[in-house]
Amino acid sequence: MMRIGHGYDVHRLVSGRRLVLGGVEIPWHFGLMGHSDADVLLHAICDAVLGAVGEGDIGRHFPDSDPAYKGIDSRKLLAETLAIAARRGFRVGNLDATIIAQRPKLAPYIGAMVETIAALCQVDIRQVNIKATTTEELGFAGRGEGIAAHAVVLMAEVDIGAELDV
Ligand SMILES: Nc1ccn([C@@H]2O[C@H](COP(=O)(O)O)[C@@H](O)[C@H]2O)c(=O)n1
Ligand SMILES: C[C@@]1(CO)OP(=O)(O)OP(=O)(O)OC[C@H]1O
Repeated sequence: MMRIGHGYDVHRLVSGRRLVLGGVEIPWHFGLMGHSDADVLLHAICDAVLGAVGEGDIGRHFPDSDPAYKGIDSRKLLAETLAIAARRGFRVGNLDATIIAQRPKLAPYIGAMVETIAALCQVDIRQVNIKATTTEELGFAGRGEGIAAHAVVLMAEVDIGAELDV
């Protein structure tokens, strides 16, 4: 069986914070505000995975009231999210995501994001697609007030027989 999930997240851009997207640190004079490292792309992917397997959302599993998650590397949140999906018998089939950011230019970092996410998901890089778009200076993203991300993931049910090659 295959199950689809969608995730969306937004974080505010501020000075004095790192900009981390898809597990990749990007040199920029603003960063994203959040309880964690505020990796808006990985958060959208977590929500897509959780949605696909009927496990609610990121805030339910990793509440921002819990000091355990203060400053946490969101790669750890995605790894734990994928473990939740695996316990339900699902793994990533493919995923597609869009980062909505007026600036900085993200194209030079997309390859590293794909590699990071594919490694976490234990899939080939061809199963992960990451895109970036501006909003032509319209809205909060266009004004540089924040960055948003959408993710869609198809989760595939693990065939235990096939995994064990029986
Ligand atoms: N922060 C961004 C936004 C966009 N890109 C790349 O530029 C292309 C054109 O963007 P439009 O918003 O004008 O459609 C887009 O397809 C991305 O390849 C980027 O690198 N960083
Ligand atoms: C990721 C968590 C972790 O506490 O905190 P934030 O970095 O604030 O990110 P958000 O996208 O608001 O999701 C809530 C939390 O799960």
